[in-house]
Amino acid sequence: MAKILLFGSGELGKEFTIAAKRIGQTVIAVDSYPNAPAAQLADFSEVINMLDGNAMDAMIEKYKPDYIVPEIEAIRTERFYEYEKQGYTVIPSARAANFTMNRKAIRDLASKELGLKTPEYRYATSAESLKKAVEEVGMPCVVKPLMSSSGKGQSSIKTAADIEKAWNYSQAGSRGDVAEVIVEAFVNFNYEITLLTVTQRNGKTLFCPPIGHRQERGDYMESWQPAPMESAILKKAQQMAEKVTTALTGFGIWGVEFFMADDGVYFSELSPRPHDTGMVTLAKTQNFNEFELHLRAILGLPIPEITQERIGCSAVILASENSENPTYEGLEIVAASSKTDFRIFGKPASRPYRRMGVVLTYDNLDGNILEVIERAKNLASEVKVISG
Ligand SMILES: Nc1ncnc2c1ncn2[C@@H]1O[C@H](COP(=O)(O)OP(=O)(O)OP(=O)(O)O)[C@@H](O)[C@H]1O
Ligand SMILES: NCC(=O)N[C@@H]1O[C@H](COP(=O)([O-])[O-])[C@@H](O)[C@H]1O
Ligand SMILES: [Mg+2]
Repeated sequence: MAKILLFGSGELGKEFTIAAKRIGQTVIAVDSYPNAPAAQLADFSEVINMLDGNAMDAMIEKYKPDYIVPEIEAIRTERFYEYEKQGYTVIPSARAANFTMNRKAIRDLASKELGLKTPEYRYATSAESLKKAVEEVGMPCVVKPLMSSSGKGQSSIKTAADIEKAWNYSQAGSRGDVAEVIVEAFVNFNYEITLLTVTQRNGKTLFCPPIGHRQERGDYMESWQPAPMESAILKKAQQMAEKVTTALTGFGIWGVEFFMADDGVYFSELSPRPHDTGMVTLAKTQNFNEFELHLRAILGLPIPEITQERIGCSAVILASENSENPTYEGLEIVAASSKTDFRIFGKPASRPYRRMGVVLTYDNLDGNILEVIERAKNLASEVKVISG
């Protein structure tokens, strides 16, 4: 049985660990704080500073894993190249993990090398250079730290008065140790999707039905599957996803994010791992959820096909305050609803806007997706995270 080492052990790692344990694999869960969601279930768990390459090396030496699986972006991914040289397998690949942790690397690859349509963008390293960058891309625009996720440090600039604020906010929200930001022209899209894409050792790329989602503060609020869309537009997105995942190389599931606008399909970014919006697949919308697909692709187990089994939605349960050992009110209301399920991640502490769980709703394939979304949203708002 394989030894799988997770760098990052949040909600995505937890569901991945469940999938791995179900088929008898060994999991080592590493994160920067004790008792992280996946650490509660893994065979072994470790707490390290995830940006400390030497601490990462120590984990690799101690466990000698068959697969190194990054679960968050903010890791010293440069080290992954060295692990590959030593004969370790990094998922999807050292190159993929390294390029996607940094918005600059992945954006330049997608836009300049692969010629994919992306929002207009510039980089800035100070409040002063941000001003110039904003002039060049125009307003409104979006500012994001090069190393961050789930909207951390992200804000919009609508007038020149917002520039200084956006710079300061980006510096407070950056997850890594890089001060630079990307400034993107705001794309007035009609809708956005995540296209879960699976690359396999046999060379065949598989796609999940598209996932629609709605974001607030750069973080997802609800995601649903399938996202209603024209098949020609979906085909275009699939071609773009295949292009970028092929260029990054490796095996596993990827969450490829697109903006669908009147003037075409924009590639935004991608995760070289299960995607938060893909938690909708926990509503059994597919024959295999995104974590099971990641695992099969990692282990080189065949995936005969990916089929849509029902329609579904996930809606996030967010905390509103700082607390230790949070507890939950309103779960009876969720549990009493038919065609509904939920997950509580078991994070040991809450903070404002921290994602603590999800409500999952579903219906038969001939059901109404708008009704399923509305139900998830309403039920998630019934759940309150309270100080334990
Ligand atoms: N250039 C843009 N134009 C319009 N909306 C944008 C733009 N960039 C980001 N957004 C909005 O903000 C959301 C989050 O942006 P992005 O995916 O780049 O951030 P993130 O921090 O990497 O999030 P995650 O890690 O959760 O995917 C997008 O899904 C989209 O709704
Ligand atoms: N968009 C990326 C994403 O959703 N990542 C997921 O959130 C966790 C961090 O949560 P935290 O910030 O609450 O610790 C990560 O470990 C991963 O599971
Ligand atoms: Mg995103």
